[in-house]
Amino acid sequence: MPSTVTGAIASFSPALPLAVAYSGGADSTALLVACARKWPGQVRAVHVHHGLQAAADSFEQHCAAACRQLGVPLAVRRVDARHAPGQSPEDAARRSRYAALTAALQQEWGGAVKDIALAQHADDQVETMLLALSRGAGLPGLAAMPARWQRDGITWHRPLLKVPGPAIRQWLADEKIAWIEDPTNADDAFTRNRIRARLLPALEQAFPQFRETFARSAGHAAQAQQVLDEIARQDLERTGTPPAIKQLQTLSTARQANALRLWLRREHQASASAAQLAELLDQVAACTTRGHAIRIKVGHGFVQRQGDRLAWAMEPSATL
Ligand SMILES: Nc1ncnc2c1ncn2[C@@H]1O[C@H](COP(=O)(O)OP(=O)(O)OP(=O)(O)O)[C@@H](O)[C@H]1O
Repeated sequence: MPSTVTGAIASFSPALPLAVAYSGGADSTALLVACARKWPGQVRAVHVHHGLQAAADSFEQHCAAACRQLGVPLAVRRVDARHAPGQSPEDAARRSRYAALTAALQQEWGGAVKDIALAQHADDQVETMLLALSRGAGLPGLAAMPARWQRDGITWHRPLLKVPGPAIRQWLADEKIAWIEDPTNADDAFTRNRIRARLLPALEQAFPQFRETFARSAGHAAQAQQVLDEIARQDLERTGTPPAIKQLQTLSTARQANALRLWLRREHQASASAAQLAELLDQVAACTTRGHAIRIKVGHGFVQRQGDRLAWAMEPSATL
């Protein structure tokens, strides 16, 4: 994937027609225009109206006008991205945006659009890794964002993932293309914005190649995580699901942790904190008598002992 907008789009080959997730911001504007030029009549845009900011209506109007000019059909989806207690507002907005984009592809244009492109770029990838490090994330966090993946019958693409953020803005300026600046991008209350405003300039100075080297590390982490997932799948075949406690105990502690993480994620969309997982592993190790009970909070539910096995139960009031 080359490091210019034109180079990246030249080597991008999704199935057509293609949808572009279009916020109206710089990056998705560049992506939409470049794709619309490459595939006239074959590109659609989806804008998610978040309703979070008073400015959301004007974002939608801008997107509608820009799409009319480009001759690109636009679908607008409204979401209520209020976050649940304990959930970060950014996370809630991201989840509801992905759900809305999925619904748009399934319901608009007769279901003919199966591929969608997002406009995250190389700086976003570095920010994602630094954000993961700042939260003490494991390999899945450090693996950051994949360039391509499939879910719900849709293929998602990030064709600009190797293009530096400043190169995108330069391209827009050279091409005299307008975009809207989201005022929340300058809000220092968000960790991501602090990373962008303070850390990235320092990295640029100290390590001019930081985008490439961080991307290589993300690739290594993603590959290592793939191996761990393969081992976890094999181990879960042996323990069964939900996992049998005796079978789990035959594995090393690190493999137990790896298998339990995959079980919780794959079957219950639950992720255990480091402390919850450590407690669960201690309890599994101590579980040597019939009467030993286990009940540990994990994510939005509990892991408990049920006979010879672990079982997961959702908290009665929890929603995903
Ligand atoms: N409201 C939205 N509607 C449709 N797609 C969106 C919206 N917000 C973000 N996206 C898509 O998700 C990608 C990542 O979103 P993120 O919030 O990280 O970036 P962004 O700063 O909004 O990007 P951009 O510069 O394109 O506005 C965007 O590049 C865009 O493709």
